[in-house]
Order: sequence, then C-alpha cells, then structure tokens
Amino acid sequence: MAEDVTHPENIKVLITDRIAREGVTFLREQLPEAQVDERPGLSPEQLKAIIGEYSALVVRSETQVTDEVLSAGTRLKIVGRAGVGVDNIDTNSATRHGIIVVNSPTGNIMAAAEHTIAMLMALARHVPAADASMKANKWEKSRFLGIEVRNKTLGVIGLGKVGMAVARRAQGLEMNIIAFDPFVSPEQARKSNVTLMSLEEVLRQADFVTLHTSLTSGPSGTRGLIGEAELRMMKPGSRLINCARGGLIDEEALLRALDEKHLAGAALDVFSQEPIRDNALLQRLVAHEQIIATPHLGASTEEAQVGVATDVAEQIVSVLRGGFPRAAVNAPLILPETLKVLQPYMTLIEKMGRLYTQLQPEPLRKIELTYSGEIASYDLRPLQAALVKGLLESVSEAHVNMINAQVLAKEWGIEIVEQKSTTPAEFANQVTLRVVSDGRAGGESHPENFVNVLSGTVMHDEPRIVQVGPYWTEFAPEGPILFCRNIDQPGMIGIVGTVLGKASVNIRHMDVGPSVRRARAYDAKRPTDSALMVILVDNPIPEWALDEISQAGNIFGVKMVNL
Ligand SMILES: NC(=O)c1ccc[n+]([C@@H]2O[C@H](COP(=O)([O-])OP(=O)(O)OC[C@H]3O[C@@H](n4cnc5c(N)ncnc54)[C@H](O)[C@@H]3O)[C@@H](O)[C@H]2O)c1
Ligand SMILES: O=C(O)[C@H](O)COP(=O)(O)O
Repeated sequence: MAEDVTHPENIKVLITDRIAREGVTFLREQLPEAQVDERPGLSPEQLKAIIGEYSALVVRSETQVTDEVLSAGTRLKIVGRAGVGVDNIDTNSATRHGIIVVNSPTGNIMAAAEHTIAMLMALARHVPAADASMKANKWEKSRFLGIEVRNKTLGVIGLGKVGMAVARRAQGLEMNIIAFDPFVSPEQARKSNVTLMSLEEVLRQADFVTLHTSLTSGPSGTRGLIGEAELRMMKPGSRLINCARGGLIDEEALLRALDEKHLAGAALDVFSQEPIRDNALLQRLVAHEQIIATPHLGASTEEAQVGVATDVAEQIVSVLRGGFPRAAVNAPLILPETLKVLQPYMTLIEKMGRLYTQLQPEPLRKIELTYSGEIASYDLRPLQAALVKGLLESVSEAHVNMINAQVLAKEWGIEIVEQKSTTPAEFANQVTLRVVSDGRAGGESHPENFVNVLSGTVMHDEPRIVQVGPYWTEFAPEGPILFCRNIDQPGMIGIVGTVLGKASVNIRHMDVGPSVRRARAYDAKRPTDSALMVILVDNPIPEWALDEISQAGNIFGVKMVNL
C-alpha cells in the first residue's frame, strides 16, 4: 500500500533558503512528529536527488524550483515561497503535478518600499560612494554634490502593492508622483494623488523612475520592459531604481546609458542572474561608479522575514493537515467561511464521482452538474475539483487535487458543464450529476447502464445520496455498499438478507428505493416496476454470496462498491 505522506510521522519538510527562525520553529512545534530539514546552498543536482523524500519545500528567491525538481518531488504536496515573487518556481509544472504553490503576498511590501526610498535618497546624495571615500580616509566634500528630491517627479512603473507604498512615502518627501500601470484605473490612482500616464510619458517626464511590476514572460510580459529605446526616452540626467526584478531591464543597454552619461545613476537591488557570481556584464554593472547595488535586500528586514516565514509556515501546516492555504498562487482563493459551507458538499460530490466510476466503469465525455438551492450562490470551483478527484482517482494513478483537477479533466477528455439555480429542487440544497458517456459499453440504452444521473444533498453536515439513476434512495456514501435492483415485489429483501446472513456480513443500513417514475405516480397495480436496494455493510461480501444473490431470480445488476 502507498505510504500516506500526510501522516504526521511520514511528513518531511525541506527548507533550502535561509528563512527566519520563527518560521522553522513554527513548523517544528506544529508538526512535532515531522522531520524539518534546513539545507541552504544545495546545488540543483543535490536538490533533485533528495526532493523525492519530502512532502513540503520552503524557498526564498535563490532556489530554482524547476520542472525537473518538481517531477522528482513525487511526494511533494506544497512549495512555500517565503516572500512574494514566484518567478523562481515553475508554477505551471507545479499545477500539472498537483503541487500547491503558496507565497506571502503582503509580508514584505513595506520592507521593499522602504528599501526603494533608501535607494532613492542614496542616489540623490551619493551616500554609498561618500561612505566608501570616508573609509578610504578621504574627505571629498566637493565631489559629492547631490540633488534634493523635493519638487522632483517620481515615475512609478507598476502601481501595485509596493509601487503604491513607494508613491505614498515619496509624497511625504514632497515629490510629484506620476505612474504607468495598464491595470490600474485613473480614478484609483487619482484617489492617491497619482497621475497615470503612458510608459513613454512617464519616462520622458520623471527625474527618478522606479520599477515595481512583477517579472512575466511572453508577448505582453514585462521581461525587458526597460530596453534601449525606453532608456533613451528617459529624461537626460535622470535616475533609475529597480527593487522589483532583474529581468525587467536590459542590463547591457543600461550600462551604455550610464557610460554615455545619458542617465545620472541607477540603483539596483535585483539582477538577471542572482547571485551574479562571475557574470562579467553584471560585475561591470555593479562596479560602475554611477551605480548603487545591493544584493536583493528589498525584503531583508527582521520584521518582513518573520512575517513571510510564519505566513508560509502556517500555510504549509494547514495544507499538510488536509486544510487549505490562504495565499495559493496556483489555486482559487476560497475564504474560510465559504470553505466551511462547501466542505460537506465537497465530500458529497467526490463520493458521487467515485460511486459513478464504480457503478459505471465507462469512458466519460460530458458531465452536467446542477446545483440548486442556496449552495448555488457560492464560489463552487472546489466542488468541480472534488468531482474530478472522485471520478478519476479510482481509475487512474493520477493524484488529483484542487490544483490540477481542471488540467486532468481536460487530459481525460471530460467536459464539465455547470448549471446553478438558487431555487431549491427536491431538497433545500441539491447537487445533481448527469453523465453523457461515450457509449462504448452499450450506452444508456443498455439494461446495466442505469446510472446516468446521481443526486445528493447534505443533511446535518453529512452527505447523502438521494437518487441513483431512475431510483430514489437515501444513504450515507461511506464504506462497502451493495447495490442491486429487483422486481418490485414481496420477498426480495428476505432473499438478499438470508444470503448476507449466511456469509456473516452485517448490514449497517438498508434502503429500498422505488423508481422516480413510480414514486411520482404510485401505481400498486404495476408489480413489474423495479426498485433499487442499497445495502451498507460492515465488511466486503464474498464473491459466492454475490453470485447467489444474482442467481436468486428477479434480482439483477448486483454490484459492490467501496466509498
Ligand atoms: N527586492 C525585493 O526584495 C522585493 C520585495 C518585494 C517585492 N518585490 C518585487 O516587487 C514587484 C512588485 O511587487 P508587488 O507586491 O507590488 O506586486 P503587485 O502584483 O501588487 O504589483 C505589480 C503591479 O504591476 C502592474 N503591472 C503588470 N504589468 C505591467 C506592465 N507591463 N507595466 C506596468 N505595470 C504593470 C500590475 O498591474 C500591478 O499593479 C514584484 O516583482 C516583486 O517580486 C521585490
Ligand atoms: O519576491 C520577493 O518576495 C522579494 O524579491 C524577496 O526575495 P527574497 O525572499 O529572496 O529576499
């Protein structure tokens, strides 16, 4: 049997970049049986060689979590980024592998904004060069003539969380703020006294330009956002600050713009290669007299590091205990209140999926999911994921979860169509699953293929199946269950009961449901109508007993399922 990687004693957490002690302590305290290993500085090969042992990986921006690493992480459930940017993690690959990626979207905003302001002031007043000169025992008062930032224009590119925090702080320094961000509305910006403009206008008007977008690739991505042409657009003598991501700037073009004195200076916290090691271009860049460089220190404050490490540690504990993360990068964000309501429906719908696959092991094409009642007003994405999990887990090796459910459903060629109505159907809240199979095993007209509809509800927080194919029923979808249909006439229950007694199988619950048609228009004169027997048992029924029931006469479609 496969090892349960969520069992506390089997959990291993690997931390490959340095994170605050508080985060490590939290993991050790909350997962006392788990093994928490801190292994900073692993090479990509070393990481690949050991990742297969771990259920969780914690990184900052240094560890490259590539497709190769994720493919080797066969037990990996979650990757936690103790920080914001996830450009060092192949999130598409994580999604395909069903691995949750979480980050701390707000833990280091202030740290990054304050570092940007520090860079702005250092650039304006040559603080690092003056300090170096003093340390070289010089007193070069006239060499370090600076400029004031008051009444200067700051151009913010990317008016998101950090960009806005920088804008507010720069307003305190009496700067005028202009910004470029195609996803922010002018009203939103105006409320914060920021004037939105095109990228070109910002570059032409600003005395200082500061970058705060994330790094994205592709045709409309931000990689190389500030290239040769954009640097030329910048006002002569202006200054550039980058505390966002290295790949945003063409570093070679920046070096030229500085050498030609088109720009007066640049302050860089981030680089296209980190650490820069023996990258000749980056070495020349950081050695340049007009450059101020820091080794990706934007988030490096005590406060931010404690914040991001505990933020991520909490999410890892929650996920490893079967809960949900607060800030998943590759999963829908579901509020805890919503999740509380949806949880029993997730169990219900997963069981409906499992029940369907076991009763009707036939390739699926299309599923129509109908939600009726108040439940229809919620964000129901987790339910769809639960359905795919239920449908596929008994027939495939795939580890299905909320992260990869849609990708896997597509790979299996299953189309899921949802219908929602807040008007209750037969029950206050009801989920109905209608299946269009590809009919290879005889299709819907085949006498054994009676299950094209399953319906369920939740009673007192417990899932209940209320319709199976054309029959009404009511049972808790749990454990071994015998399904059989019989001609609706006296003596049928007795036959089944006797065989089960002979086989020493204890019946936990039994339900005999008439067909929906018959229940709707009850007609005692139609004894040839069929009924569905659903018998919940305590232990599996031996083959010989199932055969005996099948051969008893007037009983057909005998099937054992395990939910
Ligand atoms: N140096 C550090 O240590 C450090 C610390 C924290 C954050 N960061 C980096 O700072 C950046 C901003 O972080 P955030 O939390 O504010 O992110 P955010 O998502 O809140 O903001 C990014 C903003 O960029 C905008 N944007 C997207 N594409 C754009 C484009 N082509 N042109 C202009 N704007 C565009 C978005 O609309 C958004 O408003 C990220 O790259 C993050 O990784 C660095
Ligand atoms: O994206 C981030 O959170 C920052 O760039 C900080 O990165 P770091 O955790 O490697 O310092």
